[in-house]
Amino acid sequence: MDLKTFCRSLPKIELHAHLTGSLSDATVLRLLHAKRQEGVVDLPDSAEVVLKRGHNRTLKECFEVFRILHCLTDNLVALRTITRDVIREFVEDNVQYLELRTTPKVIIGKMTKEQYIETVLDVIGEEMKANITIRLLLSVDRARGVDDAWDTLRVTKQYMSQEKYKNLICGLDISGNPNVGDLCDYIPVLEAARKDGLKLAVHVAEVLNEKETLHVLKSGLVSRVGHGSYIHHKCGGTHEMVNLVKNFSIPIEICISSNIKSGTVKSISDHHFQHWWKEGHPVIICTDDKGVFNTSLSEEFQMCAETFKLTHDDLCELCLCAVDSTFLPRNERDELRKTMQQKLQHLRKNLGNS
Ligand SMILES: CNc1ncnc2c1ncn2[C@@H]1O[C@H](COP(=O)(O)O)[C@@H](O)[C@H]1O
Ligand SMILES: [Zn+2]
Repeated sequence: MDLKTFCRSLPKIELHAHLTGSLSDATVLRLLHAKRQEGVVDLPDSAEVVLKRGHNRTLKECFEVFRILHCLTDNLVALRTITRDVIREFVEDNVQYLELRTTPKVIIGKMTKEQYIETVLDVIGEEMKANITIRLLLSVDRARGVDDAWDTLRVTKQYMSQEKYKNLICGLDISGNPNVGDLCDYIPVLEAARKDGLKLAVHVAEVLNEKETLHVLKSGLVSRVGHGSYIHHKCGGTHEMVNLVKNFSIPIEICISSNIKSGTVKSISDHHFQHWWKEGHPVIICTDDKGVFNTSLSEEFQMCAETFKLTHDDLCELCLCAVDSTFLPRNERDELRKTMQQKLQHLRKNLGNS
């Protein structure tokens, strides 16, 4: 079995995927078509920017792409479509467990944050009938200010307590342009979210920012670090940061294509994955924005394996260990681990026979 087929066949866990960043070309074309039907005219430019696949984009350009995608997804019908499409594409890529994240938006006359969250949760509920378990993280955009974050937490709590949706929301994410705003301002929101029983996945050190990184890590509130490109002392971070991550046992969500294509990490051979991996620290391979960066979880595994000379056993271990970094309660984690073990065993058997 070649590496590409092996990576596709691996039962995988995706823990860092932004809904809007995950849109495939097919979905974007469908959204453009819907907008054309509505009579919206300046679309060719948007299409060109969004569909410029395979190219590197600076972080600034990525955020311009998000702005356009948000214009295309500014109504509940589109939101339903994209949530369903993205989930099905992850199923297609043999993802067994998905923690999807998205920023609830208010669009006057079109949607409230409540409707946004409810729509996404309804689609998740419907799609879970397929061969996948899905949970939702609500994202706070650091560029929108702390008041908006408090508001998102308020609405999130409302849905966590509803019987129908109770177990589907598992945490809060802080994302958004890392060059805008200051994470330190969000600590009170993070504290409140933890008290409310939410786990926290925070984008930390996607770009170099020593003060912010130290402050957030020292808070002890973070359950998983997104990116963490400038934490390891061999990659522009410090020993103190590494010790904090290790002492608090904070798993790191690794998004290689995102880092390389957006230019936050110089080259794949410089990627911080290798240091954490060698030191046995928990790392999870993730896509971040599979649409914007034209990738898939299988391709991220393949690229990582080729660059860092990972064996089949290493790849299986990465898949299985990801179970421990999920935000599932203990009993559901144990269930998931069992399923993953069975599927991995089956894959190994096939490998032996091929
Ligand atoms: C490339 N690195 C990144 N760094 C920081 N935040 C990112 C990101 N990629 C995506 N997002 C966050 O996710 C939103 C899009 O999905 P949703 O509208 O929430 O579904 C972006 O607007 C940004 O806030
Ligand atoms: Zn991200």
